[in-house]
Amino acid sequence: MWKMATPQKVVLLACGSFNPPTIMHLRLFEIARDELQRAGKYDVIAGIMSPVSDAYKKKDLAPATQRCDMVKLALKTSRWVRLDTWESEQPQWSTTVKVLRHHKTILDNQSNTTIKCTPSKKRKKDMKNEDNIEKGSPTISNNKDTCKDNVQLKLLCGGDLLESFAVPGLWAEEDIEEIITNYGLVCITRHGSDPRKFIYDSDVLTRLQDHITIVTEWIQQDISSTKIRTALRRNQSVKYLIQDSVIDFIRENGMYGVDKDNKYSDKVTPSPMSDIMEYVETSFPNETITIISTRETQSKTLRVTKEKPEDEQSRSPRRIQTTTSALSRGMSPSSSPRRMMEDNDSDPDGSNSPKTPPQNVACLTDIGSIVRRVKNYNVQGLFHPKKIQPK
Ligand SMILES: Nc1ncnc2c1ncn2[C@@H]1O[C@H](COP(=O)(O)OP(=O)(O)OP(=O)(O)O)[C@@H](O)[C@H]1O
Ligand SMILES: NC(=O)c1ccc[n+]([C@@H]2O[C@H](COP(=O)(O)O)[C@@H](O)[C@H]2O)c1
Repeated sequence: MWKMATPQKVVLLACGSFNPPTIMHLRLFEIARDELQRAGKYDVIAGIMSPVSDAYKKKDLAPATQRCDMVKLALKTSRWVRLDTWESEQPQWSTTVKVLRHHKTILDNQSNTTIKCTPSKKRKKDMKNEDNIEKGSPTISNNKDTCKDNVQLKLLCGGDLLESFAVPGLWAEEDIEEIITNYGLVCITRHGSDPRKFIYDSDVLTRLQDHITIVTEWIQQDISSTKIRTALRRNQSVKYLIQDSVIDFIRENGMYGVDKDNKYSDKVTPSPMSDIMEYVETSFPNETITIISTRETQSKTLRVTKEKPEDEQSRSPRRIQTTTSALSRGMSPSSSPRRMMEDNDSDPDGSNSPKTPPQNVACLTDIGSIVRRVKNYNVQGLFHPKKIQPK
């Protein structure tokens, strides 16, 4: 009778900055495992995330300890992927082939002993409480098997990493050969990359293509750590793009330009203009207010101008005029913020309008705070925190 061959046990290793880890970093493992196990040829028993060390010196790279902490938090909901800190603890940057060799040695050393694949009691309990876990799937937690010998280690990456093989001086050719031939590559398609075409275009990769598994991700998410850092810096929501626990960690540690005290950063997507409008409508019921918000990539300026009402008619209904020029590069940074009370500080109807001369306040990264300070103040300045002495 025909008997199916025992599936090859595989451990997947993903190297990267994870600065911070995104849901796509976690998805890579799930996508790869599905594909490898689909035909019954492989049994993916574990995944390893290995953050690069500080010596990598990539722009805006957060300290390895923090990146490891974030990866650990992110992986709390995974039954089979774990963090490994060895690479991140190295004083020198380790080439990827070196990291693979390290983990392969460990796996081989364990080949005669029995590796305990099942999670610890505590871990099992933790996992029971986690709602995000798919139940009954063939994971190592309910797999009484042990990770015996002959475990294959494969490098897991996104299409962009594969394409970086062509960047002059970045990868040694012998490293590429060793990675692909001795270990094997599982590459997940990524927005903007075309790994199949890339392999076709390369004689070396075409020769080695039997060792490369390209997996098309049909539910593509154009998420990158860079985009996450950009959003955080701008106090935009990153909820559902990275784990809540990671968001909390980032905020608690004031990473990536996030204001520690900013209560808004992950809870809601701030809507600066609607926040301002709401504040203005309630606080300046009898005024005509013009709000001009200009945003630029480097500097963002918020201007609030109070105009004197022309007559009673013009107050009802109130005219609130807004102009938003999002990221308008052409806007001169010198289009300096205006005083709130431009021409006439008098307050004929004794309304909420300011009675004291406008003051300068430091602009905060939190637009909500700015909104709360609009009244009676001249709001001006760049969005990165900068002390402006009150006049
Ligand atoms: N959205 C994604 N789709 C597919 N692969 C991804 C995606 N995001 C990251 N990866 C892969 O994850 C691995 C680790 O990536 P890395 O930590 O450099 O993330 P990144 O988002 O590309 O970072 P950065 O934006 O800081 O350059 C790489 O192999 C990369 O190709
Ligand atoms: N020659 C090499 O081994 C080599 C070159 C470039 C990047 N890498 C690795 O690729 C991973 C992702 O790097 P980037 O975040 O720069 O895309 C990192 O773990 C890095 O160490 C390895």
